[in-house]
Amino acid sequence: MLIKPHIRRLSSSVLMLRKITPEDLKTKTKSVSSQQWLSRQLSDPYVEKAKLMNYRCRSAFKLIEIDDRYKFLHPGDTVIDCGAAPGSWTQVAVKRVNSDGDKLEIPKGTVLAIDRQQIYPIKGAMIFGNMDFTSSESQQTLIDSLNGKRADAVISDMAPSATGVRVLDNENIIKLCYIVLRFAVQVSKKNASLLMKLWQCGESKQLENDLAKFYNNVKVVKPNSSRSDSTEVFLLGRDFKGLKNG
Ligand SMILES: C[S@@+](CC[C@H](N)C(=O)[O-])C[C@H]1O[C@@H](n2cnc3c(N)ncnc32)[C@H](O)[C@@H]1O
Repeated sequence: MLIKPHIRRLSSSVLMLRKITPEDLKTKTKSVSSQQWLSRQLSDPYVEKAKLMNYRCRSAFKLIEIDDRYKFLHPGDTVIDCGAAPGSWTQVAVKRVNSDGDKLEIPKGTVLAIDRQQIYPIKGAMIFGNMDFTSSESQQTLIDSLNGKRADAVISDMAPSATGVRVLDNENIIKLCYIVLRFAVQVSKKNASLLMKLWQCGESKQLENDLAKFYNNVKVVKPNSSRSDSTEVFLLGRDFKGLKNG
């Protein structure tokens, strides 16, 4: 039967919106890894909760948990979110620092969000999509956008694309963390915080020690919403010592 192109397009988007059902898991044509992914999505309470609360992904709960515990985001703060797509950390940061100005009685903050992928607009955030954070041009753009202000928090949920070779992947995320640390030191005000994701590996302890050279209080955090079978942890540095000339 001949189907008009617009109807074909509509039916494929309807399919995309359809809820994943246990029946999907039985489909023989799916690869083992996509079946595992589907099964994990179905049984993950944070996926459902994220949908209900309009967060773009389940990662929101990692930042919520960490900030509920350590309270490093405050109304009026300036936050730089690195590796922000699709945007759930940005959504959380906007509310915590009130950068959307929703609450008139408390100070209004600023949130900058950067990712090498596209980020759809979020009210209250300055979006820098399709930009590689590691390039000096991108970092300069962020600094220029601060308009002379310094950051109260730099948060990074960035991870490099996995190669499948664990040693190489660990090396790449550690390198990325050092780039974030160098940037944070450059743009942060005294007493600021830095939160960054890493995969626990041989070099994590050295990174933690190096963080402690710049931050008075350093913690390794594993929120409940971070999957227990993942080596993912977060390093939180609080109370930035500041730079002598900064
Ligand atoms: C786990 S996701 C972040 C999820 C995000 N925190 C959220 O809650 O929506 C990691 C992101 O880091 C980004 N990323 C990795 N390396 C990057 C780089 N060098 N520059 C910019 N973004 C990067 C990826 O494109 C990806 O979107």
